[in-house]
Amino acid sequence: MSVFKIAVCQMLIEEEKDRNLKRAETMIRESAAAGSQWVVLPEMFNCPYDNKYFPDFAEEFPGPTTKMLSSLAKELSIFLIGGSIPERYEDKIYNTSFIFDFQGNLAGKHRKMHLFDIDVAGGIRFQESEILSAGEAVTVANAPQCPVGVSICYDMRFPELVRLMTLEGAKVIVIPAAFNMTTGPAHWELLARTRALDNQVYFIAASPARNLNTSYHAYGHSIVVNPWGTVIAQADEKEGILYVEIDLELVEKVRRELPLLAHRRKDVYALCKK
Ligand SMILES: NC(=O)CCC(=O)C(=O)O
Repeated sequence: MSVFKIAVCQMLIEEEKDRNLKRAETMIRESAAAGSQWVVLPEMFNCPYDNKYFPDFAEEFPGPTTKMLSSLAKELSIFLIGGSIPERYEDKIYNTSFIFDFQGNLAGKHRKMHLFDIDVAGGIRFQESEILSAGEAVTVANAPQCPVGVSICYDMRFPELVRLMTLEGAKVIVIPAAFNMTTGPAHWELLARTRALDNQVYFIAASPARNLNTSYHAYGHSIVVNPWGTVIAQADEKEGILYVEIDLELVEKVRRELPLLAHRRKDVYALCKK
């Protein structure tokens, strides 16, 4: 099926995990009831985006959060890109996206590869690496409609990663994210449009709603860009669900008419995984 409906849940994230899980469940159910075949949640949807919370909120897989996602995916028969959560694995914590298929099986898992360590004068300082470890793998999951590349927030700044997902077959890239009030207004839409345009993919980035009661103020503005680079949906900063139709024929049409991927000079340069 080349046309299908997706829902991007821009949910408000609070300091209580139970409330976050309840809210995610409500939004997932609402998305499915509206006919969405894919549902996307934001980065760290069960936990405020703040290093001090990650160790306490972290869960092993399977754990309460991923069990909830898996059973909702199965019950509602949806492909669920479950934002991300702090994942405890051995003695480390990762920022991990768990992806579930229509039967509730794990269809993929992405551990954020590029840790968000920045220090902008007069703006934001954040050092994920003080608590989190980096993932090592490029992630492309097989949804029934097409391969989907998944990476997390700061990962979207790295064109090589998105290109690798594209070369592995992704027609849609999904990014659970949480930009902030320094970099969001400056770079969010520009990056989403650029990654969509240079890879000729649908590019979907899901943010939390802005919560002024938490330490980190998310930019919001969850966004969907088509393979021509046009923004086809964008939220404001408030909680809500974006509904969008994805047309895979458009990916083929843009790639046929403007064959960027075919025009790469593979005889002169190469991009490879180590
Ligand atoms: N959670 C993140 O990785 C934030 C990334 C971000 O805000 C950026 O500017 O990049």
